[in-house]
Amino acid sequence: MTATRVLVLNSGSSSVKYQLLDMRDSSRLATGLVERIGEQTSRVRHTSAAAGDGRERTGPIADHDAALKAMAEELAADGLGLDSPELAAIGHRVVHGGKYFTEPTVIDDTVLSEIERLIPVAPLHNPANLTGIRTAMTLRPDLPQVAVFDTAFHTTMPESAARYAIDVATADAHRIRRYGFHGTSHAYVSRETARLLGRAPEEVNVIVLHLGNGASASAVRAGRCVDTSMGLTPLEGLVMGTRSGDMDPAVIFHLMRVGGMSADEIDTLLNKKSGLIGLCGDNDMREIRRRIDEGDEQAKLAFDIYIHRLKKYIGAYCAVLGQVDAVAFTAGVGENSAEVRAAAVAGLEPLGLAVDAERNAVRGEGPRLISPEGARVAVAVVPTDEEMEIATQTYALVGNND
Ligand SMILES: Nc1ncnc2c1ncn2[C@@H]1O[C@H](COP(=O)(O)OP(=O)(O)O)[C@@H](O)[C@H]1O
Ligand SMILES: CC(=O)OP(=O)(O)O
Ligand SMILES: [Mg+2]
Repeated sequence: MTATRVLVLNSGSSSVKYQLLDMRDSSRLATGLVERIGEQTSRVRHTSAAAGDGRERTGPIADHDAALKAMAEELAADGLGLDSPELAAIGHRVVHGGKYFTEPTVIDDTVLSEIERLIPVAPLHNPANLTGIRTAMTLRPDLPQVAVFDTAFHTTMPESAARYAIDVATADAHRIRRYGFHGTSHAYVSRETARLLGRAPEEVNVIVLHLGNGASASAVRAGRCVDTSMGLTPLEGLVMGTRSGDMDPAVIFHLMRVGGMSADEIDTLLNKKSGLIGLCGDNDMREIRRRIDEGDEQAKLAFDIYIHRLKKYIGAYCAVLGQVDAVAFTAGVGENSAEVRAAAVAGLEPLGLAVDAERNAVRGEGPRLISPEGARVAVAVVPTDEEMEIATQTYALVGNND
């Protein structure tokens, strides 16, 4: 039997998303999410053909190891167990790959120790990614495990965009530079945007706005990333669900010297208690919009700050690219919030950007244009599919491709 299935794991700080795909026809055999890991109210949601409309169960799941075992049980219950000879490989999203992983990589001890070495610059993500890999290795030690790095797509950034303007010797000694993240999504969405326009990726320049809980923008020239908003860590750039994004670095010294806070406390403040949740107490855009509709001033200000930053990046990347063919909105907020899309583009007509209110309001499934007919720059909603992209790259590397 030819093994044609790939299991993809996207392990986040408190959740694990998984998908089992059959690469013969790119069909999804099962998808699932284990969330609120470490709490009493953890939840497993699992969907497959055998599971009909899907199953859900709640109850404590102590850690990522237990989460992956819960996933394995769900798959086995549908006859899709990890012991299947049809499984060709397991693909892992790894958030920080530093400068050197430019391609998907089969994981061995050297790769594991490199991912571990990068924990200080991706403290929310790399530890969870590592646990996912290690548990998967014990579940199927015979299978190739492939790491697909968030940073890989951004390694084409020119030095002028990747370097910070700090002392070169210090930067080099500590490998301080801008790496960028969500690269799998930026790569996939920029390609899909070109397809939507009926053109080859090499023929178009695209600004991709990945607006999820973590959020980042990128400028993609002819299929290659030339700038992105996240930096050494996923903290730089846009206002996010719980992260501050850009600010004067001197805020940190001030909080240390005058506020008496430690480096760890400030790290937690900026990564987990800032962004939308710090500004208004909510990080879910649906809740923020609901509050705005009820006249909540704090939620409105949080939304305005979020949009102001987003608009600045759109303008900046128009300048970086010169010629812009499309702006693509993606991820949870980008795909679902017509209000965010309309507000981010409002007033940018001099740059050739506009949103057609009717098109923007349509809730569709696939990629779609929301700019007016004949617009100079296409504005689009292009759903991301990081799991499919990871599976494709994993299978291309280790699958039976004859
Ligand atoms: N219908 C919706 N309208 C507005 N925002 C939404 C909607 N659905 C989801 N979101 C936003 O998407 C976010 C999650 O996006 P997602 O890309 O899944 O993030 P992540 O992968 O970082 O967990 C939620 O926090 C919420 O703010
Ligand atoms: C890199 C990053 O921010 O990832 P996520 O959006 O999954 O938190
Ligand atoms: Mg995401």
